[in-house]
Amino acid sequence: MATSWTLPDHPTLPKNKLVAVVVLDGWGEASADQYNCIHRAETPIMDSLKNGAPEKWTLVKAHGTAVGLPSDDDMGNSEVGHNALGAGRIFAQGAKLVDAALASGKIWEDEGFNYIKESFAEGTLHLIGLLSDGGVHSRLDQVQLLVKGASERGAKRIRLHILTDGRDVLDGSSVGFVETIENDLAQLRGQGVDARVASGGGRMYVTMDRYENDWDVVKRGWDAQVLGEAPHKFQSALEAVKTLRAEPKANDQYLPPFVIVDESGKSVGPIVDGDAVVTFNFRADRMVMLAKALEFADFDKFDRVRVPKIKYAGMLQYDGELKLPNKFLVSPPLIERTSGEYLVKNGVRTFACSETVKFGHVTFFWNGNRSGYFDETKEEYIEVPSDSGITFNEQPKMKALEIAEKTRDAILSGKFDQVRINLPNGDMVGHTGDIEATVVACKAADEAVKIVLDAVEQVGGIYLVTADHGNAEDMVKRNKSGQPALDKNGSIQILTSHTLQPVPVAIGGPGLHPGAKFRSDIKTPGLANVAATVMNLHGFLAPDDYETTLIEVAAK
Ligand SMILES: O=C(O)[C@@H](CO)OP(=O)(O)O
Ligand SMILES: [Mn+2]
Ligand SMILES: [Mn+2]
Repeated sequence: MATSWTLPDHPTLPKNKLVAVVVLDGWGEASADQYNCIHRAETPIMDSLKNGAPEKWTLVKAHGTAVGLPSDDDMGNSEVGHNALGAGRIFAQGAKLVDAALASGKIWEDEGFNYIKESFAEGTLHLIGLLSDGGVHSRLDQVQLLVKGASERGAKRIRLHILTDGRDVLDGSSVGFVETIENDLAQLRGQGVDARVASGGGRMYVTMDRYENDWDVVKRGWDAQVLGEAPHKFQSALEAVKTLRAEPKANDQYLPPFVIVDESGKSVGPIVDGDAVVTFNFRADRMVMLAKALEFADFDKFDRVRVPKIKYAGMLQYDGELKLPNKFLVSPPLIERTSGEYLVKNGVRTFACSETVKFGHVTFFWNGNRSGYFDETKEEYIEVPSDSGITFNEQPKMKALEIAEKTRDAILSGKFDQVRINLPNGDMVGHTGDIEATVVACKAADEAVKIVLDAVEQVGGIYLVTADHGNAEDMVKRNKSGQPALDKNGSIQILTSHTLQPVPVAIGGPGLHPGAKFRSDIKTPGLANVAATVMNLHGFLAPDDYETTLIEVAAK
């Protein structure tokens, strides 16, 4: 049936008010203690939203099944968070889709696997991706099943190119994950399969850049994975990770690239003509750059030196419009009819802005994993260039001020009905595990919110301030009773990852109908309820299949 794009009018809420949608990345709600950087930072604006009118501030779920993840033990992340915020419905996400395809065995029957399988007789199967059980970009148990399943279906030579994590999991956990996969590979070798780790490196320094912030990151990976060249050479992956971690200031996220070599010093697993390659991350943003390097004939981002003729498949397809990669093992979620598309088609002129490292979050993820404009005459997306080549604790203010100023200008220009932004600080600096820097980051985000809300005030607009998942509000690993969990040396363990905490949603502004307030009758409100809410703030009712709105209008 053809989609009817016309949204019904909201019975009471007016149209043509400017609506500012502000997403604080990695800004959850947690009890106040010294590891809660949001609590420790001076955040007068966010505090005033929370402590102001109780019916204009609420908490929503941002993790687990509320955002389409396999279970409520799964922390939230930007991809699923922004998908839910923008789409207004809960879609089974990559992690869950891969689980299902593995459980049913469908993954082995579909086109993607059969395509790479053609190389098994003569070539090597290479698997490239993030090795951890974080469940944000990939999951170790899925990789284990993939290796096992491929070997049972004819792969005789398997090479793993691993990226160490320390961002979705504790720093230092790379050693255990490498041990686990090395055990699996040793078992396979016992069964006559030539299976080894061939290369590696830390995810933030090797391969997993995003939104084209720094192609050097991808090049370092290419050199190790494809060309078999890296500054560090080891005979085993375990030795590599342990040795490189022992360097001063080393951590899993930023390990330098390494290759595994044989006794003669030759790399054991460069990618050559006739091989098959699978990038096993299900999440797109940090794999799509490598996918381009592997698949595009015309490519000028770095000198690939040698471009092997391979059969390549992604775990998922990472970009539906570019059809990239062309082959994939599991179909990605099909997220259509997003709130952004509806609103633009109903005349809402839209501005979206963040800095590079989060730019795709308020555009690509928000719009259901779709790049570009729905209607370029009504939309403007601005990317503020991020710093590259640094860890963000060195510049914790990031580009918050620039994003806020561009957004203020957009609001005051009168050219837009919606401005939508992501402020990355709490998340990006939270991931470094640097508590003092994260406190500075949270303050900077709060200052940016002030600039935006002041502009909303000036034009008589409305704001909705929320977050995509937690991070900065809890920087320590905790035991079941909520106390910091100590490691075997009796030290606390810094939490670099996202959390399971709920996130705030605050509404207000002079344009907000005086009777508008949060409902108390929604059982478990989540991020997917925000889209219908924003549509209401623009004076529309959401489509029937959207998760219900968070607000109601009391007669006044
Ligand atoms: O940096 C990233 O890739 C993830 C954590 O793995 O964070 P976010 O989901 O906030 O983008
Ligand atoms: Mn995020
Ligand atoms: Mn994050």
